Amino acid sequence: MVTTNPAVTVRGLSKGYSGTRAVDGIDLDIEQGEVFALLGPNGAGKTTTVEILEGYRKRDAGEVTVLGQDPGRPGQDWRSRIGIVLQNTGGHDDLTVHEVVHHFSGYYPNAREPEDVIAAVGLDDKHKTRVRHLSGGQRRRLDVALGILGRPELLFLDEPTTGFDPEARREFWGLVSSLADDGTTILLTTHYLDEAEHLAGRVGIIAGGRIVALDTPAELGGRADEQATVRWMTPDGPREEASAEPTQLITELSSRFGGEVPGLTVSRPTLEDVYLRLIGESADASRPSENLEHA
Ligand SMILES: Nc1ncnc2c1ncn2[C@@H]1O[C@H](COP(=O)(O)OP(=O)(O)OP(=O)(O)O)[C@@H](O)[C@H]1O
Repeated sequence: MVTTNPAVTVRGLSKGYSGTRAVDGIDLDIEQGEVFALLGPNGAGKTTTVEILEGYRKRDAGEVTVLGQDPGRPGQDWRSRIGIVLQNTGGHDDLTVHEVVHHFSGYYPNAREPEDVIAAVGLDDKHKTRVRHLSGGQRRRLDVALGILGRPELLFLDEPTTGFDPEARREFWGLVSSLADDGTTILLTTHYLDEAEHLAGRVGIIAGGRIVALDTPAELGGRADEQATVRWMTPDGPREEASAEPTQLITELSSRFGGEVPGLTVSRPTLEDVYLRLIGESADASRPSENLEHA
């Protein structure tokens, strides 16, 4: 059997800022070639965690390896093996898209063809446009272009599609999927649950600096076992019923209606429903109980 080392291993990672425990004992493995999404509310500790993995922040405690090395003390070629798309990047305002991408390609030993990268992020018709004249979404695409230019083995995408229109998001998802198909490991943070569901093989939910759930999008928080809600119309108005066996219920309804069931829909909890429940439970658990408060 061929075994490969995980692209990322994290054990007992902690980081505090004066008075704030931003990351509080995180354990995590990300396998090579995996697309992993880190989700969580504002201030949960995602960026702190990711920036420690990227080697941009020091940790207080814990063990971390990224592509086999400690990002706090990386070897010479380590940085060229990772690609980073940060939340907010700026600069290069007076350069054209063509100039920026060609310039940065010179930094990498085995860079992708700049023209291919510009095309891949959908900026083909913006070659001669100065960065200052790009829209917000187009700037984000340029950030992504710079992130993948060096053929990274591991790509960090921090809220990559903020500001994208729906069509651009779909195109971007296609680009991420093709990078993943080529074997690139991807760590994604996002507030878009549909994005995580579409792209990620596994998602980790972080709240209050801890991982509160970690699974495939389909299985997260017991989602696969939750009941379906069947809704239909009757002459007296809409009806709904939760069922673990919706097919059975629909068959019964169909024979009751003698064929087509009016207004029939079947839905299961969305990833967003499950996410909100898990975040709510985590907030409840960290609140001091009434009894303790009055003890
Ligand atoms: N440089 C800093 N100095 C002090 N506190 C910080 C610093 N960076 C982050 N924090 C605090 O650490 C906690 C975690 O922040 P972090 O940026 O990691 O969250 P996040 O999950 O990335 O949030 P968002 O979704 O808003 O980007 C927050 O309470 C934040 O205020």
